[in-house]
Amino acid sequence: MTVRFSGLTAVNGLSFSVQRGEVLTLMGPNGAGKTTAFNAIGGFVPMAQGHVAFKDQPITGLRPAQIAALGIRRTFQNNGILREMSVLENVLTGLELDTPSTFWGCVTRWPASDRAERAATGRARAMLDKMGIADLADRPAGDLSFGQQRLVEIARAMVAGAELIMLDEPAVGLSPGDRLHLGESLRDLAAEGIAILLVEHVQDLVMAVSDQVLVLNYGEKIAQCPPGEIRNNKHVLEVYLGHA
Ligand SMILES: Nc1ncnc2c1ncn2[C@@H]1O[C@H](COP(=O)(O)OP(=O)(O)OP(=O)(O)O)[C@@H](O)[C@H]1O
Repeated sequence: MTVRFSGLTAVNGLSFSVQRGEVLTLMGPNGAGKTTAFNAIGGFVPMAQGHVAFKDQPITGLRPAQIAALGIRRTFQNNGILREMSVLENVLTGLELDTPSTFWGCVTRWPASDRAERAATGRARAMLDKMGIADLADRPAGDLSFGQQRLVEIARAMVAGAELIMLDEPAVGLSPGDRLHLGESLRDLAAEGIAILLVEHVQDLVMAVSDQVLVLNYGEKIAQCPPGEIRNNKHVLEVYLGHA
């Protein structure tokens, strides 16, 4: 993929793939093009050149909602939590594409507790359980720690049956304990066959969860290797330390 903004080439001829059960982490200095790559995959920005395929089907040019409906979900760099809503309601927003009435039924507390609404609530609670935060379901999301909020965002991304999730800097502001919990949750999802694309700077999380690390600089791939090899990569040392 190549993505241009006016005169700036933000992503330049980038090519990679991520498999089921794999965690691929995109790294690189600020402005290297990591978020833009996510945006291009999700249909949020158009590509100047290139294509994206999901499960061997081309998805280039589809709208974000169409891409999400296929099973590609993401979280955003800035906290995307709806603070006034409960944790459960936050996760239910992830099902809005599937069951529109359920979302509004839950938010407005209309008494229309039909089967679809119960099924959606069951799915959301099961997802929270999987992330280890089922006991927080009825708490206002704004009361949770940053680490717990990240897990809610991932539950929301996952609840509609995502097969590829893209997480943009999920470890920002997390305590070491929360990072550990996040890492374990990501490895659990990968073990179930979810493909995970991560943008992350936090080294301990990157080293703990990644199968492969891809380093971008000025929109171009300069390295891709297992995390244990990244610190010895000449090109990566040049970018981060100014020398090899
Ligand atoms: N919508 C936009 N319009 C114009 N330029 C943009 C737009 N989005 C990103 N850019 C530019 O594209 C380049 C890549 O930005 P991007 O946000 O993808 O980098 P990044 O690697 O995610 O950086 P960070 O680690 O700071 O989030 C930057 O120079 C940025 O200023």
